Amino acid sequence: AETIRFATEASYPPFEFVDANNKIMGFDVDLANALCKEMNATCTFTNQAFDSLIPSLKFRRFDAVMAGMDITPEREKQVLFSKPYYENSALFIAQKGKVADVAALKGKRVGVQNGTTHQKYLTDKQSDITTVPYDSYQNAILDLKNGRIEAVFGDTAVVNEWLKQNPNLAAVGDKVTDKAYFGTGLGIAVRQGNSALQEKFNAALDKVKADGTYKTIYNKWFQQ
Ligand SMILES: NC(=[NH2+])NCCC[C@H](N)C(=O)O
Repeated sequence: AETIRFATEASYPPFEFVDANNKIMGFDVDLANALCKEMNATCTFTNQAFDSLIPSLKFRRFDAVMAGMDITPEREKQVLFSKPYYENSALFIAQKGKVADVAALKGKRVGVQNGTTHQKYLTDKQSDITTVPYDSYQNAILDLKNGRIEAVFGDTAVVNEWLKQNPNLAAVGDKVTDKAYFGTGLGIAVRQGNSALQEKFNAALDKVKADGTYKTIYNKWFQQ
């Protein structure tokens, strides 16, 4: 069977994270395995820095990237995406009672992961906010709890996970769905020119959506 080498950045539950046995788990991993099963392929997952995922894909170190990655026009200049497999949006989080709304973040420090759409959105659209880049969202949340930054900006499903774990944090403002950054959905990235793999992923996605497998995996990771 064909082996498909996936790369991800696994500090992003529920999409991907490393468990106590050092195994990469999460919604993306379960979905990838279901797709690979459809495709009669074997999936492997490697964990590395988020901002290195697209460069590594281009260098052929991997065949695909699945990392809670938004399909954006800018990334589409560098890679091919599958059809969207998850509808996405973004949300700010802060210490409970400390930040009234997004406007109150003017001049304040907000943490994001390096290379993400969150970082790009803040620098492009909210230049009054001081963007503080982190290698992982875990480190951003630590600094938020320590008061070194005022807020963190991340994907809604991931923010909801942080809220569950940290009762002293609260969401700030509404979900952000600006199409250029978050509104198109998450996709699996493959190299430009590898439309063969892109089409296989798309066909497998249709299949797992139609037969209920997608729904089962979705409910496992996103039930409220
Ligand atoms: N595995 C991760 N750390 N993913 C971060 C993804 C953040 C955002 N959805 C993006 O596409 O840029």
